[in-house]
Amino acid sequence: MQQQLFQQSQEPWTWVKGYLNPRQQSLLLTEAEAYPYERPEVTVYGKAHKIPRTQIWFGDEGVEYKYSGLLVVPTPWPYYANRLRHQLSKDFGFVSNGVLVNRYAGGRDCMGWHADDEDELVPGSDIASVTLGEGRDFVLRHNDTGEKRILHLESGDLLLMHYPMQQTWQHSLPKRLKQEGTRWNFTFRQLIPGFHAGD
Ligand SMILES: O=C(O)CCC(=O)C(=O)O
Ligand SMILES: [Fe+2]
Repeated sequence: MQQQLFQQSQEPWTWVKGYLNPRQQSLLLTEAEAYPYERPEVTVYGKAHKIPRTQIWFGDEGVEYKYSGLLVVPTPWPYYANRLRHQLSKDFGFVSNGVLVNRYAGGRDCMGWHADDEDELVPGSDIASVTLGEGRDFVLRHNDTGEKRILHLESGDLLLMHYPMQQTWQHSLPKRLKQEGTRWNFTFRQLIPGFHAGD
């Protein structure tokens, strides 16, 4: 393995720089450029607005995801996203049944502070995040101490977010107005199938 592992034992994440080689990046990026993204409207504190990025949810049948009160039905897995899911399972024993792809078309697009702690996620499961395209700062903030960490995630990087990171840290992707390039981020997740059946 040529990859460098940046595992700091006290932190619940593992940063694998250059996890995808340039060829893998380019095949996945070409595929990702053609995904039919959507910009859903969400209601936060009673006010409706469009999210500051576009996204699409791929998953196994029945693996629905609720996002800010919005139920998202999965689109079937595209070829290279599915290959990457299997690569993660082979390399790390990391199993997932859905992936949220976020597309940030320049530095105005962003994601606010949150933790991925929804009830439909399998308790104790990890989340695997893979970045393509423009490098951006990914910021973590500890719930109790307020300590901040900035990880500059670049194309091909993998960030394994281990349990219980979502319970102890929040994360965000802040605006970077001077940056113009497009960034894609894939977060592979393990959801409880049929969790929203009957919603
Ligand atoms: O774009 C990123 O790196 C973060 C994405 C994220 O936090 C999410 O999809 O929940
Ligand atoms: Fe997140």
